[in-house]
Amino acid sequence: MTGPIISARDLVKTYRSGVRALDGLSFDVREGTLFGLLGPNGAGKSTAVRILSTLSRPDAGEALVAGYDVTRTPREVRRRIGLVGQKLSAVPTATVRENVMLQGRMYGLRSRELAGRTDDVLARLGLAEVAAVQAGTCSGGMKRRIDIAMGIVHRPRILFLDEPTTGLDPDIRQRLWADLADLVRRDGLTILLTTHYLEEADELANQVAIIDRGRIVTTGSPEQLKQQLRGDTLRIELTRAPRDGVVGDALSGLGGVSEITVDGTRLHARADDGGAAVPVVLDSLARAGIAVVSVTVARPSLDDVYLRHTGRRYETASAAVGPTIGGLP
Ligand SMILES: Nc1ncnc2c1ncn2[C@@H]1O[C@H](COP(=O)(O)OP(=O)(O)OP(=O)(O)O)[C@@H](O)[C@H]1O
Repeated sequence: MTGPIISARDLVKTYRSGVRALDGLSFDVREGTLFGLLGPNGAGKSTAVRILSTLSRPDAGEALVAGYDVTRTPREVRRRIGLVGQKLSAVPTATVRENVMLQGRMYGLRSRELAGRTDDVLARLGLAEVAAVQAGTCSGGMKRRIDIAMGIVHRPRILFLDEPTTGLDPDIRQRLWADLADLVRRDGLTILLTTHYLEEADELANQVAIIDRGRIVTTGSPEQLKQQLRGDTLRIELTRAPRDGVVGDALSGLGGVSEITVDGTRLHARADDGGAAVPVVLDSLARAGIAVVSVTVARPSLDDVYLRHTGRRYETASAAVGPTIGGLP
């Protein structure tokens, strides 16, 4: 298709509790890409996925998925998508193969086609060897793979994955990334993945949209987003948390240094030229009686992109919504 394969326009969703989870959410996804919807817990990612996969209706706005309107033609949408939610969905007492076949049958696959397609997806996701094993006895990483196999057995054009790697060990996460990238590259699948991991969006997604409080604050490839921020990032660890305003006062007059934030003992700033700024910044801090443990000069990260567009550090925004973010790298 020539236009975007997913198009969300001004989606609004307020829950009965009064929480406005989506507040005019708009974005487009190109076919055959891996699109990362990145945001801290509570930003509205799951709500967006639930609406796009027809599990929930928006209060306002519209969305087209594979050319079909999600509220007017939900059946057409459902036939063309796969969905892997946050909760594991495999039946624990059935074997891995039975789980995938059951799902395929629900989508109308039969006999030889069903068996062939099941074998294909099990092989693609590295599950062939455990095909006869009960799903409930598999590791966390395997269970995620079983869910993904179940999500693609009917050959959907689009796969929605809601935080697929949360809680997985880093090496298992990396393997899953490789498999997801492969599904996009080799099979032409479009994947919309939600994540609260900055590095996941950075390394895996062709296109990232940063969601904050139910709205997209910026979108582009990870490289484009980072290139919009010129210069370097200074990360300075202080010996103790300074009093409010002291750091700002010390550094405010320095040319080429901006976006100064202090979070406990961590000081972040942007510098037009990081190398040149370090001695000047350290001197100014020393004059103000602020002792420094370490200094790092780095290229901008998605964390810096988030700060630029929301005025808050990503980690701070994540910590503010609860303890489930504990696994953030
Ligand atoms: N069924 C519901 N009833 C009331 N409030 C809800 C419901 N589902 C989500 N919310 C609230 O809506 C906001 C957005 O939640 P949502 O789950 O979409 O965010 P998220 O970015 O996916 O975060 P998470 O990763 O924690 O799921 C949050 O404040 C959440 O508490």
